[in-house]
Amino acid sequence: MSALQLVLKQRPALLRALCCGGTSEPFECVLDLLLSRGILVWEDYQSVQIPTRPLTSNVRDLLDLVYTKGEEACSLLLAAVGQVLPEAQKADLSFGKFSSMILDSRGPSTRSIQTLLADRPALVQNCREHIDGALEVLLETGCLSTKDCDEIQLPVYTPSQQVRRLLDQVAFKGEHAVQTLLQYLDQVQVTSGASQKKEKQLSAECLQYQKKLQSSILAQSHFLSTYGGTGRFSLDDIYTDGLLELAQDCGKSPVTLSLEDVLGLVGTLNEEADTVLISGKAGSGKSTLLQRLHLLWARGTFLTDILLVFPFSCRKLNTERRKLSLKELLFLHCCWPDCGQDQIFQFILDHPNLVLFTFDGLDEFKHSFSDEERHCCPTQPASVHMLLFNLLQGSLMKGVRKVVTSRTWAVGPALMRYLRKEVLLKGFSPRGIECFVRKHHNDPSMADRVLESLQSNTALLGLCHVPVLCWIVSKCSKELLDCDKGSPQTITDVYLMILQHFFHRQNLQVQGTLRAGWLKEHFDTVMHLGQLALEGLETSCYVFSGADLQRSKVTQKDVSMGFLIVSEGFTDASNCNCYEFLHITLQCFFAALYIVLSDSIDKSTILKLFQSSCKQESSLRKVCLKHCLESSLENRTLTGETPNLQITAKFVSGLLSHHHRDFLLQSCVPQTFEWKTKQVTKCLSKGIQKHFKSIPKPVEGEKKSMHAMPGFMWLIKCIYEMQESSIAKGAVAKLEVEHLKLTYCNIGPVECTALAYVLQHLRTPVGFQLDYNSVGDVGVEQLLPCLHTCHSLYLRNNNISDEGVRKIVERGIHCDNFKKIALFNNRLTDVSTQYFAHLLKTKQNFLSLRLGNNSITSEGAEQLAEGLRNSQSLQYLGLWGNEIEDKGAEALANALQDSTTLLWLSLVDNGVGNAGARALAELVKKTRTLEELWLSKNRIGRDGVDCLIHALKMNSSIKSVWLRGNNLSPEDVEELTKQESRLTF
Ligand SMILES: Nc1ncnc2c1ncn2[C@@H]1O[C@H](COP(=O)(O)OP(=O)(O)OP(=O)(O)O)[C@@H](O)[C@H]1O
Repeated sequence: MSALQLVLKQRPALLRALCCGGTSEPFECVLDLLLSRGILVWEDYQSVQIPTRPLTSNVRDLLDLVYTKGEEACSLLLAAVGQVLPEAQKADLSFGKFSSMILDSRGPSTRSIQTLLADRPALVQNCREHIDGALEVLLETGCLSTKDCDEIQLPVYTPSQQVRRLLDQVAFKGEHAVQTLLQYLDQVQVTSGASQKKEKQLSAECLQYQKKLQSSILAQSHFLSTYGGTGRFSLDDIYTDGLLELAQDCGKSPVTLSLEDVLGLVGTLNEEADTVLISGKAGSGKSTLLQRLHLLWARGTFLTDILLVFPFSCRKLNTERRKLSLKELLFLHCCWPDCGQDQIFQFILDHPNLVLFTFDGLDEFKHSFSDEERHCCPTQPASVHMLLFNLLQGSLMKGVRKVVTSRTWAVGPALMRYLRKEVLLKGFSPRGIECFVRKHHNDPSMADRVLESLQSNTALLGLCHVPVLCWIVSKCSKELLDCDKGSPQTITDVYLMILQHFFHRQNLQVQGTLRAGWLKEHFDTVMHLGQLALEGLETSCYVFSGADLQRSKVTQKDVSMGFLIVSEGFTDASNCNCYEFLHITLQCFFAALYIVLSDSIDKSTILKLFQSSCKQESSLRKVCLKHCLESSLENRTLTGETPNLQITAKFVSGLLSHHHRDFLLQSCVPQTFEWKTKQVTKCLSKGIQKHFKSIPKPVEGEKKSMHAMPGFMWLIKCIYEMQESSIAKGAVAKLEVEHLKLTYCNIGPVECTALAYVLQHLRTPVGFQLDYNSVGDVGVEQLLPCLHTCHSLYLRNNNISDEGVRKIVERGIHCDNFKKIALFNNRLTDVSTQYFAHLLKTKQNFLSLRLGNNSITSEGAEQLAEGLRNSQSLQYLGLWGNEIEDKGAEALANALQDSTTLLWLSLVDNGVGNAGARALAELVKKTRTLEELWLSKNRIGRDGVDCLIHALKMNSSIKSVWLRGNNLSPEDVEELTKQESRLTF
């Protein structure tokens, strides 16, 4: 194949390869080589290297330009790309015979400017360490102004980029400037031989450092903290893939990602940015995913194009109070090089595309992100938050790839602007749950029993989509199997189970059994850990020193219970171990226990906790206000991370539920317990009412609709944790809306359970819009208790399969109010249509069925037709984007001929041809109700349309027939439009 053909054919792959590193370095190196070979002249270069444009636009222009220059230019482009890109990045490309072309320079030239171009690649490489000197000389000789020099040295540029700017600027100034520069470089003897020797030496040092970094990361990422003490499982043994999706809607069904895609091109929103955010709920597995990424890189099996990975924990960065330079940050916090620190650091600065930084738990970082203070200099010390924020923005070390994890909602719009993309970690899929439980239990029969127990308790199964809860449930399999059927139901139940499990383990060692009054028996431990946990949450502190432990009276015995683990990489002032809770949600649980059980707690604590949790934005005002609780100012709220305060408040609600009352009353004063319960009830009722009051009045002619604000789902979940139906009833008793909109709210099965618990008490039925969430089949089952209060159910993009449909239909046929369903973009097949046919036959008030973008074929359409024949109510039928073809269209058209209710029918994009159109024309002749018929994007030709026109002459109800994108010539369209004005092409 010729070079021209190779470039044309591989245009998308070339574009991807030159842009996917997130840095313009490879592209600029290719430009250097093409300039040096004279393929590009100076004007060409300026037209394709426009720094203010996205990299992709520049690359596209280069490909166009080179293509127009012909075969030789294309062959040199291929050779240059082959020379510049690392192996992994060019794996998809074929270079033909051009891979072996040697790209040397054009040889000596009489004019300095030509030398500058011909030697450009070598100059870029060799001049990096002499920029300061060169600028000084050029300034002294008047070749460059101070402004020119400042622009060249902008810290956002890497040293290589600075040299290129210098070369461009000097070429622009003319022959004299070029001569001055070349003479200076000659003087400092920047010979390519010497420089290459240095590079070799450098790589040896870097490789040695890489080895050290890899072995340190291997050691750190081998075990999960939740399994740390047991030594039973390595990450390899237990790691189970979670569901990863792009956070932003790309108009299609949610894109499921693999670990590789996190740093790949897919889903890129901002090509100039280098930071990828992985967000998810508490315990959804963000840290674990990062740990997996580190482990695989350290083994050399993943991200092989990355030479150095620097893993940071925001929890650890919180403890850094000094001002640090970037170099100190990297080497002190990650791994110290044994030799050649300066050279290694220089290498990092020069090769940002070979480096990855990861930051785990940005939500735990004490400072909220701000881009107001710029810090661009890699050698100048600055506070940790300045370094972190400037790294994330790309003003410091542009081109280094960054992966950040954070809880959902904790990242504000200020940071969003600097994100390359956001990836959502949605926890385990149903298969993931099974896989995890099997990995956790060596004994397959035990795994079977746990899974069986989960199947019989779908609320608990729903909870297990969150990996940390799946871990607890698996760990507490004995307690779970000993429980009565139906229990546990709430997250609080699950956490009480893990408490019981740990104390049980301890008692077994001491006396063999755990008595019913286990909480009373371990009351002191619970209170000590509870105080430590609460004080930590108030100050966003998750790592505790010996002094912190002492202040909360935590004893060695308390530590030995296993809820606290040694924090890796931390020591306190006296060089002793620091501790953290097994998982942060466990810290929240202990804090909640302390709030509920303590007699001495400030009376306003509960109020403050709920007020702070309501304030979503308070996570943006992170200030250390430990004194807040002690303050006498009444209107102060609790500080700390809003997500963690919300989790704590949820646990407080759960602990104060009737369900746990008798058990907890063994360990606290009844009056205070009652008082606290009343207070929480009041907070929740007030909170939800305030929420409803904020619903704007409907625009005239529109339904009264409520779009859930942040905090709504949290309130609903607190009410569910309390398991008090009177609160649920009271909460929605006065709600008068016709439509409840909860799109893009990250709603999974857990949230569905809570929603149904509350919404089943609605007095008037609502339209319930849950589009673009992760409801799934398990979530659908959880929603069933509120189906009777729902007139319309919108579940677009929710990963629902035929099994979910079976459940909805089974319940739906008994719910009088239930009249509409929209299931666009799910995983439905022809199996679903059997269920819908049954629904249509049985439920004679059902109005609307929208099943677009699923996998329904002609067989499914035939089954649906059976139901339609018997329906005396259906008005809207949407099958856009399925595969029903002519046979399916014929079946539907026949079945609908006698319908006296159908108003709207869409068969867009279904492969329908003339035969289908002929059958639909018969429907058009007979129907007296149909108003709109959508047939765009099919294969209907002239014959089919003629039939439709003929039928329309006998029909007065139809207002429009849409036929865009069918098999018609422009002449046909022109003529047919004249014949029938109701046709739209
Ligand atoms: N992919 C996974 N495979 C196996 N176990 C997992 C996985 N993800 C999470 N877990 C289990 O859940 C626990 C909590 O996960 P992790 O700490 O990664 O969650 P997180 O999303 O970082 O939570 P947070 O936001 O609260 O910090 C892990 O310690 C582990 O026991």
